[in-house]
Amino acid sequence: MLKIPVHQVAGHQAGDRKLGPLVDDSGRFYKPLQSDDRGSNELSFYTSFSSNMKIPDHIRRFFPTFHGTQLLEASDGSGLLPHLVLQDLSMGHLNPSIMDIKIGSRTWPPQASEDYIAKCLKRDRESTSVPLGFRISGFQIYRTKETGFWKPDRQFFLSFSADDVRSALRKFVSSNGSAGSDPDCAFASVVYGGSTGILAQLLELKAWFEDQTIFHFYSCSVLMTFEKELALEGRSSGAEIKLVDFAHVVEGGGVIDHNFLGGLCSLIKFISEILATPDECYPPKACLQDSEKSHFCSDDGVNE
Ligand SMILES: Nc1ncnc2c1ncn2[C@@H]1O[C@H](COP(=O)(O)OP(=O)(O)OP(=O)(O)O)[C@@H](O)[C@H]1O
Ligand SMILES: O=P(O)(O)O[C@@H]1[C@H](O)[C@H](O)[C@@H](OP(=O)(O)O)[C@H](OP(=O)(O)O)[C@H]1O
Repeated sequence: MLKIPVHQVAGHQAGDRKLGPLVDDSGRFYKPLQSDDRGSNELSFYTSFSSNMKIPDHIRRFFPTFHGTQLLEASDGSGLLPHLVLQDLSMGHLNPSIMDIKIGSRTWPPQASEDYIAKCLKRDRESTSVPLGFRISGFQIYRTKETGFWKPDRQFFLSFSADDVRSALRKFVSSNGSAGSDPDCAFASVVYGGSTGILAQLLELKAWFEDQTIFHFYSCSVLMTFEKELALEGRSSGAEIKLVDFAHVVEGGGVIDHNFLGGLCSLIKFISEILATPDECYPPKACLQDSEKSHFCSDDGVNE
């Protein structure tokens, strides 16, 4: 039976006669082929990536497995539509904390139309994409069995500042990870740190991006996931990164993807700083003094 994914944190969502992805119980994620050339472009990417023998296995693991396409009843009730059949990345997770981070200061591919460039440029400038080289598109942070997830709606992320991004990356790995109090970064070392943690995985990805000239990944996201309850039990937190959304990937033409690489380096720097100074508060103590400086001073935008 096809269902709306409960752990989707960004992008087009199914429901209310809207077109969005569906999942089943067998661990597959069905993403409808989007209109214009976005759907066919993403399909071309998966087809080309899956058969490209030059992609090392340790890099391939950062991408969802691709199982072809399938005609399915679309979630918006418009009838049969081809869907990409992908590995469901939340399969096997009980209460995953997930963050979607769109990488690159520029989210439009070079051959995009003037209208599309204008739309993206506006969003890139108004968000942290231009100043930081990445933006947070969405997250869900697991709190407790009683209070469930903190999952702000899309609006919440639109006016994020650099300090909001710092704070969110800290909240993500904190035991008090929602609003009000200073994040304690209790899980920073087990989630971000260590030889298999998120920082190590980002560095592995970065090493590949310093060399690969096959693809340029515009508007693609890093999805960070971990299980807080496992971390609390002192077990491995299952921290992992995956790349999603390849609707705007183009051929690299023998040139490195400096747009993605720059964003990745910037994200790496933010996460390294949290590991180096887990006790700091962003913005420094402002969340207790000046509510206008931070979204995190109130529960604004919280979906409960
Ligand atoms: N293979 C997958 N397994 C599980 N969840 C996924 C998978 N791919 C994407 N998601 C979830 O869906 C969200 C949106 O994915 P994606 O960016 O591919 O969709 P989109 O509609 O193209 O987004 P956008 O509006 O940014 O173009 C992600 O943030 C993630 O929560
Ligand atoms: O990141 P945000 O701020 O949520 O903005 C969305 C993001 O730029 C998506 O990449 C884009 O879809 P495409 O990449 O498919 O263009 C979508 O456009 P849309 O809503 O017009 O589809 C935007 O709303």
